[in-house]
Amino acid sequence: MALIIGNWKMNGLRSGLDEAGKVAEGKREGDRLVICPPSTLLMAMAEALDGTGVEVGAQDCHMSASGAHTGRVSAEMLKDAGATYCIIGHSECRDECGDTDGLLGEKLAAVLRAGLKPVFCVGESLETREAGGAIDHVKRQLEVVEGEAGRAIVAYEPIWAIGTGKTPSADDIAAMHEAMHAVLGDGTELLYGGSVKPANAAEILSLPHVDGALVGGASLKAEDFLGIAHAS
Ligand SMILES: O=C(CO)COP(=O)(O)O
Repeated sequence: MALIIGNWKMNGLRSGLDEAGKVAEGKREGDRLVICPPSTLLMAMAEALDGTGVEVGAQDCHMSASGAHTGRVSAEMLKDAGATYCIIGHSECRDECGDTDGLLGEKLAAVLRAGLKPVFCVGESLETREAGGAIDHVKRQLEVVEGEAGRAIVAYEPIWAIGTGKTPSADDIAAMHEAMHAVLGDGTELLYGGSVKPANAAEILSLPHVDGALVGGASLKAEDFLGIAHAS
């Protein structure tokens, strides 16, 4: 069964917990669903979803377990709050938080140390795609995660497809996932992310080596999120 992870990004107040409850109500036997809310909602959501089979994840973490890092949250704290997954290397974090490959290696180690499942994001810009360098770019980003391939989930999210309504062609997604699978092997689940919605989910999720989806905007409404899950 496909793994469908919702990344709420910086969206969601306490009232959003109702939406998570609707996801739990609509979950079918065997569905593998994870919601990554903002960290303010993590503990309440983990408690609300306890026993439903819908899991909760975080969107980023600090590499240290604790210490003088004002405003930051450690992987251990996220685990303690009820998270079982943690996204790292999202293009918005690479861009806004200055995540370098070196830093991401430390974050990956932190996530594993805390006993969370890392969802490691990679993806090229439009410029790189148009210059024909997408696969080489992603392969270089994968160097950070290669050593832990069996313990990580990897999400291919082309930057130009995030929140734009645009997606690569099915052939381009399949070619990228084939290349990632060749690097990482059978033990790593590979997700596609970038403008996934109920209408395109069946096609994307049927592609070889696409084991699930990382969903942004369409994860905010339970109906859409479940529509994606049930398209697989
Ligand atoms: O960035 C994403 C998920 O991490 C994708 O976002 P959208 O589904 O809104 O394009």
